Amino acid sequence: MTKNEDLIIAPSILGADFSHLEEDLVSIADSGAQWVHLDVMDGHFVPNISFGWDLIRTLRPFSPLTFDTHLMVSQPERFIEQFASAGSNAITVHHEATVHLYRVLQQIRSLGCKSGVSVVPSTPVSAIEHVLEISDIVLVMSVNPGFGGQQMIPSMLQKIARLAELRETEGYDFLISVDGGINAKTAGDAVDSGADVLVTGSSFFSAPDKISYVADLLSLGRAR
Ligand SMILES: O=C(CO)[C@@H](O)[C@H](O)COP(=O)(O)O
Ligand SMILES: [Fe+2]
Repeated sequence: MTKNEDLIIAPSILGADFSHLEEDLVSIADSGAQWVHLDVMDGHFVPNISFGWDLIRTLRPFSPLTFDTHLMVSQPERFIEQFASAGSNAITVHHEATVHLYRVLQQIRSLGCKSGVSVVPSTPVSAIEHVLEISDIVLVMSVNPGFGGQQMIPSMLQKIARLAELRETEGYDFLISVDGGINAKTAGDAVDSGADVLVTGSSFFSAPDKISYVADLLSLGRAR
């Protein structure tokens, strides 16, 4: 794909109020965002526990948007079927969480979902070069995973740029997603570096006007 043809905004429900998730899910669709980002944390791969496939299955009927499931889970191959059947459209797993990365990505695709691979800030792009050919999404963590509301690590922009370069030179087709500390101030640099998908949690849910917040992010794609 060509860089940033259509920027995708993916609000993360980790930033939502869990006492009225259904309402918050509707506010994501009403904002003009195209994806819902679902952060699954197991208390082992990351030092936090969020929710599992049952919640995703429960939320599925309340949103027409793409469900973009981000598994921060050790040995994610144990649970791919459950997350696919719960209604995920894309499933992203971490390079650092499995020794069977290529196989897990194949498994995700075989279940009809888009395959995503993610790397934590300390992992270089070279670690995942062998799976780029079977990845529909490459998710660059721009914070250490586990919590919303952190500040973006600026050097992650170079990783985005390297992925965009590899995609161009090697003819790959993946989307580049950036996750962590994305807001109206940081999004521009991420888009300029080559990001196609902007995951945004705390800044989306704290925005007084979600429609203009999303419109402002979307305009960054068009301004290129
Ligand atoms: O995967 C994660 C955190 O591990 C993210 O998806 C966060 O939920 C994004 O939240 P903000 O940094 O935008 O608040
Ligand atoms: Fe995430």
